[in-house]
Parts: sequence; C-alpha cells; structure tokens
Amino acid sequence: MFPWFAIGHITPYIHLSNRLAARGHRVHFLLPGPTTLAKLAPLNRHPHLITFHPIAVPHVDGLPRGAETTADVPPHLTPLLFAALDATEDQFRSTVSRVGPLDVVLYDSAMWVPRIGRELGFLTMTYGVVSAAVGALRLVPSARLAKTPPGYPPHSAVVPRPDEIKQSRIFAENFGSVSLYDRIVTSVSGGDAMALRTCWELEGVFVKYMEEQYGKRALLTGPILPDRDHRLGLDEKWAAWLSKYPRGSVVYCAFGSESLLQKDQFQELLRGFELCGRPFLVVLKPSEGCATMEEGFPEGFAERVIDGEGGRGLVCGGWVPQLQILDHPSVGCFVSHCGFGSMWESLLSDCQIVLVPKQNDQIVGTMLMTKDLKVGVEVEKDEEGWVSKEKLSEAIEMVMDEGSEIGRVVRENHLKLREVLGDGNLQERYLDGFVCQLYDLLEKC
Ligand SMILES: O=c1ccn([C@@H]2O[C@H](COP(=O)(O)OP(=O)(O)O[C@H]3O[C@H](CO)[C@@H](O)[C@H](O)[C@H]3O)[C@@H](O)[C@H]2O)c(=O)[nH]1
Repeated sequence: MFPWFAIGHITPYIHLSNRLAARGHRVHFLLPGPTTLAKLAPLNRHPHLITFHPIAVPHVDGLPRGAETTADVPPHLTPLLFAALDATEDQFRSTVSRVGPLDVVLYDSAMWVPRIGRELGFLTMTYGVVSAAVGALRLVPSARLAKTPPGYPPHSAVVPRPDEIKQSRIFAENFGSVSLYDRIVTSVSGGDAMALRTCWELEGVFVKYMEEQYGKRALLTGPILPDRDHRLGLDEKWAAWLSKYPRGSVVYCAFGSESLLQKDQFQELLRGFELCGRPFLVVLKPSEGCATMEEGFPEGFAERVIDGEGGRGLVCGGWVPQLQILDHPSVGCFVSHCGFGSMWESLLSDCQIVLVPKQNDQIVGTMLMTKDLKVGVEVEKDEEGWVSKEKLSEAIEMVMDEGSEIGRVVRENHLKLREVLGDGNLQERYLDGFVCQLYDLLEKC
C-alpha cells in the first residue's frame, strides 16, 4: 500500500489493509514517518500481518521542515508535497525490493509505481479513495473543463456548475512536475486494473463509465470503514458532554483533516451555530493566522455559548473520534465538508446531513448526495463562496425541524439507502469479490 501523503487517503488504505489481513493476507504499508506513522499506528489491527514502513518525506525548497502530509501544509504548498512524493521513488524501490516478492501494489498518486512494478514483477493498480463521480466527471482521459465528457451518464444531476468549474481548475495546475489531471490519468492508465472505494449500489453508473473510458476493469472494495465492534470507545469527556442532551439533538460539525478557514468565515460559521439555537460540537482547525481556536472566536462568543447557556456549544481544535461521535445517540445532525470519508460516514450514520463543500471533489460529492440521492441538503453560498450564518442556520433547521417536509424526505431517502449500504454482509461481499478478482488478475499474469 502506498497512498498519497494525506490523512484522508492513508486512513482508508489502513482500513482496507485491516480487512485484507483479517482474511490472512500480508500487507506492507508505506506511509510518511515518524509523526504520521505514530499518529495512525493505533489503527493497525493486525500488526503481525500489516507492517508499517516509514517513508522520510524529503525536504523540498519551500516545504515547512518536518511536513509529512497535506494536514501539515497550507493548500498552496500541496504541489511541493507532490514533488516530495516523487522524490521518494528510491525509498519506495528499496523498500519493495527488501520486503518482496509482492503480488500487487495499490497506490494513488505516485505515477511511477507501474514502471517499478513491471521491472520487479508485481501487479499495480490505483486505489481511488475519492468518489467515482468526480473520477467520471473530471478525471477520465476525455475530460473537458466546464463540460461533461462525451458519453457521460445522461441521467445524473452531477454536472458542472460555476463553483465546481472554478475549483476544477486545480486539476490543470502543476503538482510536482505534471498537472494534477495528468498525474491522476497517468497513474490510473499505468496500472493493471483500478480499485475504487465505492460500491455499485451508490455509484454504479459512474464506475461503469470510468471502466469504459479507461478500458480497464474496476475492482470495488465497498465503503471500507472500520467495523463497529472494532471502533475504540468514546472518551469519557465527549460521552459525558453529549449525554447531557436529548436523543438526536446535537449538531456535530467537522471539515476533515485539511480544511483551513479564514477568520471571518470561521466566525460566521460559529455565529450560525449560535443562531440555530441547538447544542453543537464543532471541530475545526484554528482559523487562518490564529494560533488558538479562541483567538478566532467572535466577540463574546465563549461567554455566551461555551460558558453560558449551560455550555450549549463545544468548539474543538484537535482530533476527535468522528465515527464514535456520529454513533452517539445524542448526535442528530452532521454538518460536513463532504470529504469522501466523511460522506460515507454520514451515509452510514443516523444523522441528518448538511453539506458545506469547498474543494472540487467535495462539491461533486455534494451534488451526488443532494441531487441524485437526495439524502441531505447543501448550505447555500453567495457567488464568492461565502456561507452566511443565516444560511447555515436555515439549512440545519431545514433538516432538524420536525415539521420540515424537506427534512422528512431526506431522512426517508437516507434511511432507505442506509438499509442497503449498512447491510452487515455488503462489506464482506465486496471484500470477497475484490480478493477473488485480485486472484483472477494474478492468475492471468
Ligand atoms: O477530528 C477528526 C477529523 C476527521 N476525522 C476522520 O478523518 C477522515 C477525514 O476524511 P475525509 O472526510 O475524506 O476528509 P479530508 O481529510 O478533508 O479528506 C481529503 O481526502 C478526501 C479523500 O479521502 C477528499 O474527499 C477530501 O476532499 C480531502 O480534503 C474521516 O474518516 C474522519 O472520520 C476524525 O476521525 N477526527
């Protein structure tokens, strides 16, 4: 396993490794170290079968010292992290040579992996951990800016829209030595097949389209979340605070591992949670230019809703156990950025879903969730992308208010989909199929 240096990528690769190890397969996992490795090591449920190999992220001019993942750098420095990834080719080669022989390597952004696979004799395939919808719309060989590519699924409402088009320009930017688009298309094209973290029930039309476009078989792993039994317990401090509130009443908000908000937007969102009048737990990074969360708070905010009103608000700047929080019975609404991991976690939770996407794949995921699947609502933004406190509070009320028709519809649709996706056997069936298809490919080589 050799995922891109981003927590939102490494984590699902670890969950997939755990599932494979549970079936007796041996996994070698290359990830940035020492800090990221130390942070994520507890997720390894089968240390006797899964070996973590630290990759020293080489220093590239302009990259902060010690930066290992996208969580350590502001978004404008991400291209330098790709340059650092490309400079790990020798470390990759020596590690895979040392531990070999290998059957198959899963990777996502290191476009030179297939070349090494052919030299050393292992199969390679990208393991895509963002939605097949964004792959189909933006990352197929015939993709066109501002338009749907030829032959794109005709009945989907996941189509280019102004903010999506604006954000999709990122694919044309240089990330390391090549554009992000070329990097991804080259990576996928070079592999013997492509693996995707999705399922036919959710994204079948997009997967089929990607297979046609790449002329390659797609091996689906299903959602790949940790088993409920395997999730670590929720710390007493979170459990005690959440348990103060009635069932389904708390609004939980988190925007993943990368999102960094400007101070005025950060303050406006906090005002929005204050305005909606419900208990809330917000997990964000300190806003841009602020050393602490408190430094970015609106005037009098802490006194009013953290210390006052019985401590109705909790705002946290660190890492929280999101899956366990979503599982807590008091949590009734998930305000998310629609990162692909969070998207799955919201779909498999009991929560009402409110989306505030920013990056391209998050906007595409939001269209899939709100327009095709109709399981949640999106917070309306103005033309500059600004989210006002009123719009945030309105969206929360739209799904949380008992008399809301939209709230009823999205709850029903979500429930139906969760029955399919949450079926205890679905994940196992996908894993069985995935492993069978791997054996099949290996036999043919
Ligand atoms: O305090 C926190 C914050 C996050 N998480 C977990 O971290 C993961 C975050 O993943 P995701 O929701 O995908 O968000 P990002 O970290 O923002 O992910 C990046 O990578 C994703 C691909 O996986 C893309 O879809 C996103 O746009 C990109 O920002 C999820 O499993 C969360 O449960 C926690 O456990 N605690």
